[in-house]
Amino acid sequence: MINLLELKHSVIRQLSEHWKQVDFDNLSKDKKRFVTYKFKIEKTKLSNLLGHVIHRPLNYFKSKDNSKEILGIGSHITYTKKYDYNKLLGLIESDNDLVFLGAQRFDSNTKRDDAWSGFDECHFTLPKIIFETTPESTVLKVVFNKKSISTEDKRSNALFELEAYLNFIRHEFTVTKPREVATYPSKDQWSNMVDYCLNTLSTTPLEKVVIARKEIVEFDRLADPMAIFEKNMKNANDSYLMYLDPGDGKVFMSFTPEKLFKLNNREISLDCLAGTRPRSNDFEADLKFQSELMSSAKELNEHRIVTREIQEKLSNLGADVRVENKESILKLKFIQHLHTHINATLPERSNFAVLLNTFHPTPAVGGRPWEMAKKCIEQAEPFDRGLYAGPMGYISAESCEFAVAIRSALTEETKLHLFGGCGLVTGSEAESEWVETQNKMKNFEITL
Ligand SMILES: C=C(O[C@H]1C=CC=C(C(=O)O)[C@@H]1O)C(=O)O
Repeated sequence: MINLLELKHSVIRQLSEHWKQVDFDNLSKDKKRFVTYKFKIEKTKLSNLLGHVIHRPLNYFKSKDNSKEILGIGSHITYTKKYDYNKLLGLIESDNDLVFLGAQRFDSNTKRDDAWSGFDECHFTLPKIIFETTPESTVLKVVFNKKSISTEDKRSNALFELEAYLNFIRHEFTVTKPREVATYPSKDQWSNMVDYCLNTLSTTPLEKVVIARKEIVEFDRLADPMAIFEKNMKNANDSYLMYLDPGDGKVFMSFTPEKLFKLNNREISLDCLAGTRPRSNDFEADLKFQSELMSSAKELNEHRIVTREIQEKLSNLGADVRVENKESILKLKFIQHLHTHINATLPERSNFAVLLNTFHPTPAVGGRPWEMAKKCIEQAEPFDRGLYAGPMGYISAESCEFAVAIRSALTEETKLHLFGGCGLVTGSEAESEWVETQNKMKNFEITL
């Protein structure tokens, strides 16, 4: 583990030396609002650093292929409304060093409940301190608002603040015991929800709808989100790891295996993930689940609705589409999925706002056609999804990547809300979908 005390002293020393030579009048002339100082540091696994960060807001992102980890501390700006995406783009495009981290609600318009108070339409933060690890290196970026370092007095305050941000102490874990686990809706209500959806599927042009339920774990004291995250990240090696702590009590985290999209110049890649069976420790039984998945007409239909829609949307954008790993099996710790990976070249540069608007929600979490599925979800689901199943990721000038925030949880005081959804098509059954959502929520070990 990197020596954090040494790191802090070295950064402060280098900055104060550097500033002695800077012409600040000149610096204030260029149009950029921020100035970023970069320090190449010893290569560090940022998931190990996470539990040492004292300051909030705290944002963390690890890509599923392990090619990028980003840890953001503090906030210069946090955008909470989608109409601010243009401002966010303006900043990113005028300054290559900036990175925003965050998430967007599954749906802006649907009912909101208290569990999600404090989170608005979206939550994208430009951190003050950014650690970024790639296969090559770890870079620490310190971002200052230029106004905050324009005079000598301001600079010494800025260094003082920076020193506080670079203080790290190992988080002290609270041992909590789950007192009670409530399922919401109840199993009976779930059957009614599924019946309602199946009826809509059979009497309207709706092809597929994804409905969700939650489990609310009540602990004997305040839930410790960092402890829950650290415990569970070990179960999700080949998944995204994402942690969003705005600093006012609630924390949202996701261990999703599902990429929404990754954009690099004109190259885009996307996951189609739908169709589920459990895993088994017994090799033969596990293989049996796998071949069931590969041959079930219902699961293939559920999966192909997603693949078809994503391909259609890419074609509408004029993209050159390449389907890779067509209908392979993605094996996770407790479940396995049908998985298709799509790569495409867009005809021109695009941006995160356009792509979120185009691809979210895919029929892996929404349904098809979406407008009908949306009405069905609104009627059937008795709670607010909030950030569950919404897009979550990072945005920079060079690239952006969003995952679909399933296999996710929200901590709220003594409660942990766990979410699990499943795709319904003609032929789905309430009981097996209940068990499937149960298996999806197993991802979270709640005994700390
Ligand atoms: C909606 C969820 O999973 C989606 C992703 C993969 C497989 C799914 C399925 O088989 O139903 C779901 O579409 C969830 O985990 O909450």
